[in-house]
Amino acid sequence: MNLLNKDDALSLARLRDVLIRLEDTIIFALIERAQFALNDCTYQPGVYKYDNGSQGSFLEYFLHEMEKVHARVRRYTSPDEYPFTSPLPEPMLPTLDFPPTLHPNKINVNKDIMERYLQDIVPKICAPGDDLNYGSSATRDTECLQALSKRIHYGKFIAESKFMDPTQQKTYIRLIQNKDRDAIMELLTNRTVEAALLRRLRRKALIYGSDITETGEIVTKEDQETPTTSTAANGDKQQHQQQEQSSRKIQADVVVDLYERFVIPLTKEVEVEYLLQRLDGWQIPEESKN
Ligand SMILES: C=C(O[C@@H]1C=C(C(=O)O)C=C[C@H]1O)C(=O)O
Repeated sequence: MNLLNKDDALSLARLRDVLIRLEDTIIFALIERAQFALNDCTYQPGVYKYDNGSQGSFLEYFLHEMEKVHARVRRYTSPDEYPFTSPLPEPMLPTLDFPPTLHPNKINVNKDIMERYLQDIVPKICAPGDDLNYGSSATRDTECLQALSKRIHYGKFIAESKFMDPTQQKTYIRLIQNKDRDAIMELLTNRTVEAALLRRLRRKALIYGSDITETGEIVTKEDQETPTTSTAANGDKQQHQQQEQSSRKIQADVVVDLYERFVIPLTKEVEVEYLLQRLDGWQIPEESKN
């Protein structure tokens, strides 16, 4: 979504379309990272001495050096971009005049994103071990982290859109004034959207995670190597299914689980945090007063 485009910037349908497109970005970023081994040493602090004096891990060093350059070209002045590291230099380009879509806030959950990514995601998508591809792992890690961060922080735009819905605003204002987190969470939750997302995500992960022949069939490496006998014993069939699963570039279950247990809950946490500070410094219009 072009955040400089003032028209219809907060339509919930348009925002949801952005989240759907980010599903593709995230799945392909995970597939790219899954090409390389876990390379756990890139996540351990103090393994290398860095020219910037950093005491962190190889990934933290790489991420900080990259974010410094991106900050210089004003990446983090955009309301949908959030850095993982600090301090960062001021932009060398003049800042763009983004429409004031969001209420001023300092919400940044990238620390949680990094923690969950390293603990729950990388070990599930990468083969264990060390293949020395540390630079490749780190570049793919940054792409995964940036895509996850953009998706999860989009919760601010979603929350603003829901807050600006005239049929909901009075209720949100009352719940925010009561600091009723649970009720705010319940009001912003849309289980139908979540269920549809997880179904779509599984299909995407199954398709994106497979190979496509020149005639367009969706196959996995095992299909091309496994005998086509239709009377394969049950044991062979189960083994084939296990091999088929293992030959995919990424396991659909892992992607769905990642969204169900991490991406969606953290997006909603961002929505709740954003709404809880939404009234700060804001004059409640007469028509919205309870
Ligand atoms: C993003 C939204 O808010 C909530 C979070 C969702 C998600 O993270 O995918 C989906 C539906 C809602 O429960 C939305 O309403 O679209």
